[in-house]
Amino acid sequence: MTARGIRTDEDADDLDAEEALALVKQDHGPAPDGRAPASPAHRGHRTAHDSRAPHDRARATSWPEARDPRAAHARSRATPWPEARETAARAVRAAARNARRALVPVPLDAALGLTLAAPLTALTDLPSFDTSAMDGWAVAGPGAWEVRDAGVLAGHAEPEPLTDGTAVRIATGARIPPGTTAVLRTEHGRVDDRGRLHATREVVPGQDTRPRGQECRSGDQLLPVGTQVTPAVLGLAAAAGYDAVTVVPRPRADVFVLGDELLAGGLPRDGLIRDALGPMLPPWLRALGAEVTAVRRIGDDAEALHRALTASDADVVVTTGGTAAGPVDHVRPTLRRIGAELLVDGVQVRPGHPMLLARTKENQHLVGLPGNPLAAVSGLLTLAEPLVRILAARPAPQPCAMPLAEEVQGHPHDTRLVPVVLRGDRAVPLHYNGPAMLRGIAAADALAVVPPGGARRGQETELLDLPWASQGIEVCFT
Ligand SMILES: Nc1nc2c(c(=O)[nH]1)N[C@H]1C(S)=C(S)[C@@H](COP(=O)(O)OP(=O)(O)OC[C@H]3O[C@@H](n4cnc5c(N)ncnc54)[C@H](O)[C@@H]3O)O[C@H]1N2
Ligand code: MOO
Repeated sequence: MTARGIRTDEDADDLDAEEALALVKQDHGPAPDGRAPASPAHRGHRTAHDSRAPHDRARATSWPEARDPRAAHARSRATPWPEARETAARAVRAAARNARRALVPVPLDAALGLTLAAPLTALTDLPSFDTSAMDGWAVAGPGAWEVRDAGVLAGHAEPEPLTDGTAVRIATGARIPPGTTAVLRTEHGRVDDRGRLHATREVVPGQDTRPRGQECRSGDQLLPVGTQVTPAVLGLAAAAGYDAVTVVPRPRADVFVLGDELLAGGLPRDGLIRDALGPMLPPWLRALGAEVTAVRRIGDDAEALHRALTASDADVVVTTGGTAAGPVDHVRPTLRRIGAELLVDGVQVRPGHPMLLARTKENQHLVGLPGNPLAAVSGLLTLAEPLVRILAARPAPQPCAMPLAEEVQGHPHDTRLVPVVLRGDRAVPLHYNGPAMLRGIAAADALAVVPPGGARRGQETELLDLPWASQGIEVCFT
């Protein structure tokens, strides 16, 4: 079966399907693998086939893997993309409920970003005493007033009562003396030569005072279970008397980076490449709500993977690489060896289709991310995001869709995730969206979810949030 609107062309068969997709956006830019554009001399040697615009070449591709019976078999096991996300969420719902029974309070300075597991109930009245809202004088009865010598500052013990016709200097936040009928702001009062205070405008009883309990009474519910702890929530909790709040702990995630070809520093050399996932995944997982408890480079060593996996007591294990069927792709064999239950065995999504999800222990799940870096991002957002979100009891992101600024070529059977930037009310697909490339996603505001068959220019398309995209997807909701 070929893609809708894709012309079969024998020349194009040797063009890898993913490569073809990357070419779609390369009309005038560099080659899809990030190389510089071909030199004019090179261009001069184009064949008749090459002379077609890259866009046309992509359209002419016949998705050779789509006709391969092995590919068809793998596809029959693979889970459709929306279902894969639901499976990941469902897999940990029970675990998340059980974990919430053993909650412990977390000090305020460690609670940012977590989710309240108990309602935030006021431990005190707020304000907890009648207080002045302004710098000025506390006055009793109608003026003019005799002004007492000693003033009242915030933090002082309860001041002496006022009797009608008397006043006392008072600071914002100070306790107002019993008998106070109003506070007169500094700029609305004048003290004459004999020390008597006169109001320069009408005084309304109760003005500029904050009565005890104005904001809440002790025992009032301030915030419900499920509230995200923001800086403002930390402030409210402190004001309401809390030193610690009861929250859902971050799920613990171990990251195992597989591959003998990976370098931890310096320039690529001798067939070795830099590990792009070791630096990228831990902060991304933290942004999704996890606590990253270990990041280990394991190489292509099946025994080492087995040891690491059986020793891990994390809630979520994330592996990178080794998901395909190559000679050193050890993830699936190791899962079989430990008797893990494969919940998602490939997903109908590009890039990233070899991704997997397994239950490895009673309360442990493993997300196997493909090694190609953008494929790993796809796996992270498809499987790890719902898993971590449910375990961390975070709310589901608001669905967001925007029209595409340009047509996006689709895969015949699979969903595509394509990095986009948001410009005005349009999502603009980015170049460099090949599975091995991070250049597009690094510049992106979101990932567009392109359904099988593709999406037309102007078609409303679902967007996946990137946790740091402050200028990005939020525009959907403003
Ligand atoms: N015969 C087949 N081969 C492949 C298929 C297939 O269906 N049949 N699928 C391809 C697809 S799609 C992907 S994606 C990859 C998945 O491969 P693995 O998960 O087994 O990953 P590796 O083979 O270990 O690596 C793939 C690629 O990514 C590079 N890589 C790996 N880890 C990192 C890292 N941490 N940082 C940067 N780059 C990394 C690695 O060097 C390879 O180039 O399989 C295809 N093959
Ligand atoms: O090409 Mo692979 O789809 O997962 O990156």
